[in-house]
Amino acid sequence: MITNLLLFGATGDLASDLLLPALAALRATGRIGDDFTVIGTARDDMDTKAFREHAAQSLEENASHIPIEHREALTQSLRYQAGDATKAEDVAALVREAGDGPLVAYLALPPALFIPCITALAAADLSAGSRVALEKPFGEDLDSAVELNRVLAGLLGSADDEAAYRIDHALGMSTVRNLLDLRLNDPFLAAIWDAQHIERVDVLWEEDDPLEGRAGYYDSAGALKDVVQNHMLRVLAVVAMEPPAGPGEQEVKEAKVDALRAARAPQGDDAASRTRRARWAAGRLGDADVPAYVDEEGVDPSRETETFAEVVLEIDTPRWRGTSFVLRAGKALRVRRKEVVVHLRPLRPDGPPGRLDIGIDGPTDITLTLQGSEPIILTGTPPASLPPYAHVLLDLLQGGSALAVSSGGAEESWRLMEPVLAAWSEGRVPLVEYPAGSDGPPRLLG
Ligand SMILES: O=C1O[C@H](COP(=O)(O)O)[C@@H](O)[C@H](O)[C@H]1O
Repeated sequence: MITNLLLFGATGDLASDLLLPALAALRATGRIGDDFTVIGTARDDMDTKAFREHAAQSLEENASHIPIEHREALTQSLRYQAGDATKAEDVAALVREAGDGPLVAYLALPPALFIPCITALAAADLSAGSRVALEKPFGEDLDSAVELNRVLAGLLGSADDEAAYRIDHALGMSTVRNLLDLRLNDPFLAAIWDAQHIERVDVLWEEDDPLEGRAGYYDSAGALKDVVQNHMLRVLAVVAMEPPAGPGEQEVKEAKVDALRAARAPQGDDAASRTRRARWAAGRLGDADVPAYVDEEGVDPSRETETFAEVVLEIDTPRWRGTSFVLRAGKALRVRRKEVVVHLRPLRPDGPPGRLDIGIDGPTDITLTLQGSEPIILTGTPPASLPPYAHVLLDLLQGGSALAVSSGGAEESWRLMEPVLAAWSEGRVPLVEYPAGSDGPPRLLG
């Protein structure tokens, strides 16, 4: 277990909203103890005392459910040293400050700083066993993802993916972890998991929140790059992978990358009927009026950024030829739901279809609708668990990679989405509108 965390971007939103609460949850459940230390760093000129106060405030806002004594225990383990993440001398001083032994350098930084920071870390003589963690986006396109992977593998001087840990919190979500176990172990699922039994799989990432002041980032990303190209493809890979060649993490990772490699996105003119892009217009969410996306502060309407994306994929393997996989994501929608919906083929052409709803991150885990004379609905609820980020951080600190995105996964995700992005930028798919608070544009299938 690595007990030293060097947190770059320690005063930013990612650290405040997600990482510190996840660490507090690990502390509260005894997964990390008194020997765990964090050195926070950023350009902000502050000292350890001020950083601890800032962290305590963030935890109060974002993790008030965690008992105060555990939050305080975490804040006492924090230190702060100002520095420039891209300057070799600053980074070397931070690594010295962290002391001997392996550390995790967590890059909660804008992606443009990844390569300079990794380069500075490589020159800082990290102890063997150290790891570098980074968040999506892993590159801006396939070429830059390949370059980032090359830099990570080369400069850390380690075998691929041992030292680099690409974070995707979707992989820490309870049902995504559970789904992986179901895929590996459950005979019922194994028996029906193919195109003969499954007509269509929907992966839904529907959010009811509008932008929440994130135009600076979101307006240059859009729904496809924000969640489809990463979180949703992670989920798709778990759903669609072949049984891995063995039980190890490496075999599972290879099975997931192979599933993405076999996936085909619509290209050229096909994109018009097999993809959809849309943005929300003024509407109502609950009791509140919501202005149109283009009227959100910081949005440039001429960019035509989509707040909704839908893509139909095929997977070119004997198992899946004939099944459609639909990825559908949007913001400012009527309800929030993240789900995998498996549509089973009916037994007769006029028979009722069965259905398996797998909630990715909701209160209800899995709902199976069986078609008797009356449909029978079987529902399971998940046990209380750590937040997704805490699972991912634990895997990272323990030296695992089961919840990490592999280098191949990062590249395949861009390969798959580039034709869609190209078709959209060539104007082959019109940008349509949907009212905020609605269910979004009509579905492409079903
Ligand atoms: O990475 C992101 O994910 C969130 C949705 O995930 P959640 O676990 O916070 O519900 C999304 O709102 C955001 O735009 C995206 O950048």
